Order: sequence, then structure tokens, then C-alpha cells
Amino acid sequence: MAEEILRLERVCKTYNVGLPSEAEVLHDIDLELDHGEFLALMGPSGSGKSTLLNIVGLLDRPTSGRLLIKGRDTGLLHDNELTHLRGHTIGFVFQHHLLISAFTARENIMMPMLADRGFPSAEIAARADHLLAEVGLGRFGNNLANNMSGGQQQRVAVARALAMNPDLVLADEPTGNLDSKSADAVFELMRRVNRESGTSFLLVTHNLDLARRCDRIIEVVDGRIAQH
Ligand SMILES: Nc1ncnc2c1ncn2[C@@H]1O[C@H](COP(=O)(O)OP(=O)(O)OP(=O)(O)O)[C@@H](O)[C@H]1O
Repeated sequence: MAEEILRLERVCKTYNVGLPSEAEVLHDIDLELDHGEFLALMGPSGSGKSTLLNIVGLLDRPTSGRLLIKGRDTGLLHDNELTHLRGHTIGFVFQHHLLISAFTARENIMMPMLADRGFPSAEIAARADHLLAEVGLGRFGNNLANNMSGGQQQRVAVARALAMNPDLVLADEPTGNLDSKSADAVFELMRRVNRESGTSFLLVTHNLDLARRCDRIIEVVDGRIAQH
């Protein structure tokens, strides 16, 4: 197995914003992320962080350059192969938790497993309960997502991201909407998962205090990596 979970080689991304103008948002991005590494991605608004995360998360393709995940060149894969790789390798946590508000915490965590036809259905509820306990919400499985606090909802979102046992979690400002105590708790939860199960994390954050507690910080400025 490749040493790194993720490797970007000279990745560029251009958006067509109406001819003749094109906007190059990412320029020659080189980046590696090792298995088990917890990386903070910082940078000013509009610098390209979400664009980079979308590419790494296989939600969008680079205009040029190569993206390798676990040593596989994703540019050679068809869309259905990318969907499979994404579902089994990558978990997502967003600033807005994107839970289904009318579903319980348990049901929200079950969703990725229900969507994956390969997951043994008899194990789904038990795995959801295991993950609820992992994120400190063992007693809250039957609570509607809507009735939970922001910090609790984000813990459910972390549990949902872990449902398929991903190698890498991409977290786009997951603590941006939380008070500092809840933000700290959600960050520490992700850090513990990282330490205990070796899941790699790529965390977009504007919070320097949290970033300093990651293994490494990189900064994107005007679509380029400013420091390694
Ligand atoms: N689909 C799109 N089409 C055209 N331009 C886009 C598109 N998506 C993003 N952009 C532009 O790309 C640049 C980078 O945006 P991106 O959202 O990646 O930045 P960001 O660093 O994540 O910003 P923020 O911290 O505010 O979320 C911006 O100038 C944005 O307007």
C-alpha cells in the first residue's frame, strides 16, 4: 500500500465563467497526506480551499494535474468507479451539519450504510449505535436531529462521516458555527478518532488555535500552497 493516502501533483482548476474569460482558481498544487496524518488547511476567503476539498473528495475533477488516492490515479477512473472509491474511502463533515432534521441521530448515521448495497443490513443499526457511543451520544440515538444542540448535531455528522470506516475525513470548517467550547469538543473528538483508528483528516479551519493542534498546517493563498 502507498505510504500516503493522498497525493496531488501539479493540480490546476479553472472554472469557465463565460467566454472569453476563464478563472484559474488552483495553480500547480502539490500536496501529500500520509496515512494517519491530521492536516489543517487555512487561507483567506476565496483562496480556493473548498475547490481543493471538492477535488480531493472526488466531487469535482482537476482541469490538469494528477490526484492519487491510496496510490490510484483517479484521472483514470470512470464516474462510477470514483463514486465507489469516494463512498469507501472518504467521509465528509461540513460547516452546516447537513443532517436530515426529521430523522433521528441513529437514522442519520445509518444513511451512508443503507445507501451502500454492499453493507450487511443486519449490522447497520448496531454500527450506528457503536458510532453514537464513540462520539459521546450513546443515549441520544432516538433524538430527532432537529432537537439536538449545534455541537451534538456536529458530533452526529462526524459519526455519519465515519460510518463507512473511511481512510480520510474531509472536514470543511466543521466548527465554524459552534461556540468555542463545542468547537473544542468536536475538534478533540476528531483528534481522538484520528489517534485511535488512524483515520487521516484534512481540516479546513479559520481557527489558528485549532490548526496549531494539528500535525501540520498548510495555507492556500490565491490558489497556491503558501507554506508546507
Ligand atoms: N463553480 C464555480 N464557478 C466559478 N467560480 C467559482 C466556482 N466555485 C468557486 N469559484 C471561485 O473560486 C474561487 C475560490 O473559491 P473557494 O470556494 O474554493 O474558496 P474558499 O477558500 O473555500 O473560500 P471560503 O473560505 O470563503 O469558503 C473564488 O473566487 C470563487 O468565486
